[in-house]
Formats: sequence, C-alpha cells, structure tokens
Amino acid sequence: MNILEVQGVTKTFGGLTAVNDVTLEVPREAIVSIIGPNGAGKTTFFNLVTGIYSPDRGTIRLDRRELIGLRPDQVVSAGIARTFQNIRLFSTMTAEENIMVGRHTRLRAGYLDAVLRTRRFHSSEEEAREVARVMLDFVGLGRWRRELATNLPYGDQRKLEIARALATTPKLVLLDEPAAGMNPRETEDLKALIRRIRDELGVTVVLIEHDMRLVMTLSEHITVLDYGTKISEGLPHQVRNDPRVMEAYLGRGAAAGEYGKEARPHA
Ligand SMILES: Nc1ncnc2c1ncn2[C@@H]1O[C@H](COP(=O)(O)OP(=O)(O)OP(=O)(O)O)[C@@H](O)[C@H]1O
Repeated sequence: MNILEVQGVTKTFGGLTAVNDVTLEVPREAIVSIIGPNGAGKTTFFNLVTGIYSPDRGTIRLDRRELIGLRPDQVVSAGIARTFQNIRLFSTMTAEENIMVGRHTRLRAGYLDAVLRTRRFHSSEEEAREVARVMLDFVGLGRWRRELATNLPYGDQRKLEIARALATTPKLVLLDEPAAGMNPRETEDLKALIRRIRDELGVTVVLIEHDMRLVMTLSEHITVLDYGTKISEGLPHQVRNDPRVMEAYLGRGAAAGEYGKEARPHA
C-alpha cells in the first residue's frame, strides 16, 4: 500500500510553473528518490508536501488523509518530517538541545513509544532529553550529546538534522540533498544510516539527491523532474538508461552556457 499519494500537483510562482501536474506514489517503507537538474522543482515539491506552499491544483494524501490546507507543524504531527538542503541547526545549542527543540509535537505510538514506555519521566523536558539521547545514539552521535552543534564535523551535522527529524516520530521522512558536501566516506555512512531508518524504524524515506552513485545504489524507485514536469520514473537502471533523462541533464549543462530554456530541445 502507498503511504504517500500525490496526484497532479501544480505550483506556479508568477509566470513560472515550478511543479507541473506531478503525480507520485510512495509505497510504505520504501526508499525512493527524486532527481533532476537544478531548478527542476524538487525542493518546491517537498515544500508542497510539507505545507510550506499550497498547490494550485492536485491532492496530497498521507495514509489517505488529505494534507492540503494543513500548516507545516500540522504536517509534522500527521507524520512527515524533513531535512533541508542547507544545514539549519542552532549553532549555539548542543546536539542534544537541537533535537529537544525540534520535538514539540505530541508523542505517537512508534519506535520511540516502545523505548519511553518502559521508563517514568517526571517532566516533559526529561522525556525530551531521553528522546534526544535515543536518537543521537541511533544516528551514531551519542558522544557529541553535550557538544555545540557548530563544533560537529560537517557530516555529523547533517546526521544531527536527520536525528532531529526522526525525533518527531514520522512515518515518512523527506531528505533534501542529505549527501551535499559530504566526502565519499561520509556518504557511505549516510547510505547505511538511511537503510537503517527504513529497516529498523520502519520509516519511509524520500530523498532529493544529486549524488548519482548514492541514488542508484540506494533507491528502489526514482522519479525524474525537469522544468517542473515528471519526465521519467522507474527502477534505477530504467531511469539511468532513459534517453529523456540523459537529455535533460545534458541540456541543462548546455543551458549553463549559451543556451536558454527555449534553445534547449524538449523532452
Ligand atoms: N518562492 C519562490 N518564488 C519564486 N520562484 C521560486 C520559488 N521557489 C522556487 N522557485 C523557482 O521554482 C523553480 C524550481 O525551484 P526548486 O528550488 O524547486 O528546484 P530544485 O529542483 O530543488 O533545484 P536545486 O536542485 O537547484 O535545488 C526554480 O526556477 C526556482 O527559481
């Protein structure tokens, strides 16, 4: 069964159609990716799913519940967490505090519920601290608990953001370019972490990513956007060999030089 069903969403900014009639179905406990050249509409798509923007048309359902019209915090409560393309940590707070501030939504039954039920907490702060501890351990940052976020190595800061998202006990997590700026070793670590998020926590993962090696080895399904439109989707090898996808990437490479959008052959 699909956990997320997006049907025909469109979002325009003035004259620009950033997302054009996009349909996407994400099976429960899948790891899927959205790829496409710069400006293809990927982040806008995440912003639509998370309630930052409202689409002009279309429907977005999480477990059959319509999300359009919900505020971003209500979308989090409904079960969707995300990370951002650029690191958005509070640099003057510790790793632990960064997770505690993210966790203001109600605790639902989920992987944390099982851990927390075995203990009695005297305050919600104590409980939030325990959640932070569990999530830091899960992403392998237990030793950085009391360290300022800004002092963590770059790859660990990105993991901290993931831990913060997971602390809201989502059903679905959206990761916007999680490997951006990572070295190959950090990227390998990240890949293992994303698999564990799905395998051990049962959380469905949708990622936007430019690192094609990561995308091709991690994703069970890939959707390709170009100029806001879905131009291809399928298994990694199907997408990799799709001439429309190659053309989109090569065309956009050319667009960075002399060619404008109009000069570029359309997929
Ligand atoms: N708030 C906004 N107002 C106006 N235009 C916007 C807004 N947000 C996005 N756009 C435009 O929509 C298009 C899609 O942008 P978006 O950031 O979704 O692309 P992307 O695929 O995530 O790109 P990248 O890979 O570079 O992050 C771009 O042309 C962008 O300039």
